[in-house]
Amino acid sequence: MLESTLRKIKSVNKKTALKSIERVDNLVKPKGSLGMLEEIVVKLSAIQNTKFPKISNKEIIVFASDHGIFEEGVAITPREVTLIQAENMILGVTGVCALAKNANSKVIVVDVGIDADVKNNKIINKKIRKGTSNFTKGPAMSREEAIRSIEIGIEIANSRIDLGADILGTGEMGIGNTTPSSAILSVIGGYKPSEVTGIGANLPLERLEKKIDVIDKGIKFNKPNKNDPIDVLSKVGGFEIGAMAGAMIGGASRGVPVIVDGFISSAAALIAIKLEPKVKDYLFASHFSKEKGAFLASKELGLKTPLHLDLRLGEGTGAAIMFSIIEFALAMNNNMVTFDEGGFKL
Ligand SMILES: O=C(O)c1ccc[n+]([C@@H]2O[C@H](COP(=O)([O-])O)[C@@H](O)[C@H]2O)c1
Ligand SMILES: Cc1cc2nc[nH]c2cc1C
Repeated sequence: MLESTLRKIKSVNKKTALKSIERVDNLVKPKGSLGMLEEIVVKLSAIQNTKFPKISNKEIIVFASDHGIFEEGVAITPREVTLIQAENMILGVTGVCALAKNANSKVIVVDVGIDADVKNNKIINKKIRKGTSNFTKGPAMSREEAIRSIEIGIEIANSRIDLGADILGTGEMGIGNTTPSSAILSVIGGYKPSEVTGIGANLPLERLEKKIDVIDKGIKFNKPNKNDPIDVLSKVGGFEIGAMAGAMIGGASRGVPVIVDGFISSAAALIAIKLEPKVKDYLFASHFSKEKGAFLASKELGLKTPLHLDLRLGEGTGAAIMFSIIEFALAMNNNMVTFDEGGFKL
């Protein structure tokens, strides 16, 4: 299923992009003066194959999962917070829910590996198992589980698109997940763990060295092949990271734009793009996360991050804000006139 979905991803329409550039350049303003709003319209025009793209149904998919690597002391938050926050998402009281409400976006929550028997039936149950394995002692998951995690993301994206979603945001909840994210970036980008590892959700600085050592040990022990993204995901990744990569692939295969959120979502995007480079043309990055590795993650992805707000929560919070920015870009395109339409020339 993963292979056939990857094959379905079409190139975006370059001719329409050129027509959109022509229109945006001719709006009554100095060329380029609305900056990234202009670039957003052009990218969305190429995706939707129209000079007048639109979005109506915004959804953020939050994938929640736990991590075996947690037992190495790489995070300070109790592990139970993954479940508690997944339940809080259903109550609508988390950071992402608050921002999504303001952006008129839905939030859905998917359990791909929470380490508990989840009772709340509004959390979609796609549990692979109760958390990954500790990747200093073996692979985080089997190759089959890695593929399954991506396929879950594809399935969920497809079902949301079938129900009318026309833009998706990727969110996550997983205590410990900055560790596999740093490991993925270290392997795929060829960086030292010390260059891409930060404090996540407020790990005390004196424990950072240990977190870096754990990542280093895990990579040396498992020897992931940087040219095989499934191998990287299975050896040092996480279930929610695979599922987010799947949601990006699923969105792209249906011609639907997907927002890359923070650091963890960026690690997922690296996997998705490595599986099929065309996915990138369907992705919008939201913010520049304050997490240490974000700069190099962003460099590897080659996507602009319009929002510099010092965010480092994850959950899909940046995606919620980005929905509004995209709507502002569309307002520019829909409500401004061109010099021709305005009846004057410069
Ligand atoms: O998105 C980000 O850039 C980001 C940066 C730091 C932390 N987080 C969130 O915090 C959790 C991971 O942090 P940690 O320290 O437990 O690895 C996880 O639930 C993420 O949603 C998210
Ligand atoms: C409360 C809390 C909420 C979170 N959301 C994402 N990561 C988180 C970490 C903590 C600690």
